[in-house]
Amino acid sequence: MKIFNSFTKEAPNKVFISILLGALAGMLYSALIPLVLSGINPEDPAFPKADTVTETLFSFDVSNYKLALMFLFSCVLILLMRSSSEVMLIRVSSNVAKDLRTKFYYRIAGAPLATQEKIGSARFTAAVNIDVPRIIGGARVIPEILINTITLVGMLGFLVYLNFEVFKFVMMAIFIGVICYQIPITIGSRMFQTSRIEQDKLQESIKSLIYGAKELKLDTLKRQHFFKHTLLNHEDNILKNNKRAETIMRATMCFGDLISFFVIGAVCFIFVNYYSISQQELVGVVMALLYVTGPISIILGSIPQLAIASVSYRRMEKLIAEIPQEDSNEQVNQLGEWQSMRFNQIEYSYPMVSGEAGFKVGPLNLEINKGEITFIIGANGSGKSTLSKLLTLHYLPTSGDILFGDQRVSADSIVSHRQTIGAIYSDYHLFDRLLVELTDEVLATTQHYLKTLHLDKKVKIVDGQFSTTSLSDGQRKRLALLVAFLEDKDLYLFDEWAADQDPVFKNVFYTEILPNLKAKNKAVIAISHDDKYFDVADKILVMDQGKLVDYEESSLHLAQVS
Ligand SMILES: Nc1ncnc2c1ncn2[C@@H]1O[C@H](COP(=O)(O)OP(=O)(O)OP(=O)(O)O)[C@@H](O)[C@H]1O
Repeated sequence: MKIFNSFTKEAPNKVFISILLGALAGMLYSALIPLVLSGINPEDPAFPKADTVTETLFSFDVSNYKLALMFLFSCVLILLMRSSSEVMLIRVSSNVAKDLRTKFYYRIAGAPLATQEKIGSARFTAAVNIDVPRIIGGARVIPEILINTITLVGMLGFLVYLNFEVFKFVMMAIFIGVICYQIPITIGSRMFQTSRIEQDKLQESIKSLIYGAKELKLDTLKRQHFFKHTLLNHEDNILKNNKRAETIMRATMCFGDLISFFVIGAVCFIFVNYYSISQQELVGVVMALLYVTGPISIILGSIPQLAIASVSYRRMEKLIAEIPQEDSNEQVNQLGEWQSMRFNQIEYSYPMVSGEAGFKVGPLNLEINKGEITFIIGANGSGKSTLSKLLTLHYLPTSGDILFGDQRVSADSIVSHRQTIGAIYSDYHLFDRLLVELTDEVLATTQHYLKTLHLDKKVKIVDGQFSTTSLSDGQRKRLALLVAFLEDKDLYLFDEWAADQDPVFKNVFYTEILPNLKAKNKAVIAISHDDKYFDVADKILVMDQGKLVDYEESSLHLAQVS
């Protein structure tokens, strides 16, 4: 039922009206049989007394004229109420689906970077594309169940009216039938759960298939191994579990469809031998039972969908619980001017992996000044990128203080401080458009930088979108640089930006672009392995196994000197 809460929260009035209309339709629906029976058996005291007048309507003779009109009127009302009820619910469910996804997008965006990296994109994608539609599908059948339950209750009420002993017998038979139904449904639901976990792994493999296309094409054995042991292995596991679960569910649904017929058989062949029931009553009972076949089948048929939805709901709840939100003030405030950013005894540790302590940086003490170029150098795995994420306020230190001027970075100010930082990480993402208001000034500045970065012949801005991002790696990085320039931040960090630039543009980067930013009083940080340009730096920070060491005494400097 928890999954239905999202519906009632989204549009309580519409959901209420929809259920009310559905319930009224259900009630009217259950009144159709007594109406028909009183038409067929006008003399039977068991049914309401019918007017037996025959009238001519559109040149047709219509017997039980008033009854016929009532019947027609009821059918039209049922049609109107049912369709309005369903249309309303479908509209609400479309809104809920969008809301659920939107909330989830904000949840992902509000999670600390470390959490996003840990969970990985595959699980997020699976949640949005698999779980949300399943939850909505499940929530949508709940009103359907309610509406059909009302029809069922109406018909059972009719049975009470016809013969109380039959009613008791039918209730017992339905109870036993539903218990028998529920057991396989629970087993099937477990299998769907296993299949859903496997789907996360499949998403991860699909990512590898796309991003690793080049590597897989170069080596047939590697591709075969990947398909056999990874991609198709997950597919097979999903297929195996889905097939078993579907078989159980389908067989159970067919059994559900037959429950009413078992009950009819039991009434006609067994019950009649033990209790007295008139022929007319028996016809009425059988008609009523035939009539409830539909609602019973819809109710029972909806249970597997509910089971699948609750698997997704639990999966989504688990994922959401794994996404803590940054404890920060999202409001962007104007901060005081600063000249230098300082790290005071900063420490950061990655979480434990398989019982082993994660990599630790710190304690770090450093100062980054505006109007200066600072290089961060160090061997692979020494912690440069980790430091870059601390400097750009993505990783929150486990201890120590970060200060911009006199202002300490706190939960209250971190979002505001982030606005002063621009960065191009080694795993940067290039959006296909400029995410700013397109004023004439922005367009003119963009054009200027396109020229400066030798991209004006390659890329144009069309409706705020880059005409193409199918560029060489070096050109894409230049385009990312253009975006960073447009943002005009106080502090810039470039993580091995020049690594894939040609010698000419590498030179432009170190001898023109960085000094230009410095001249504009920006704080410039470059993570670099280009020892040829170390002299461009005003300051060099050397990372070694998570700690800062003195450049003059570092192995990198000694190697350069010798
Ligand atoms: N997301 C992560 N989760 C856990 N540990 C990580 C993560 N990223 C990096 N590490 C660990 O932190 C250490 C330092 O990694 P980092 O990327 O900071 O090094 P680096 O100096 O930038 O290396 P490179 O020059 O190769 O880019 C690595 O040994 C790695 O094991």
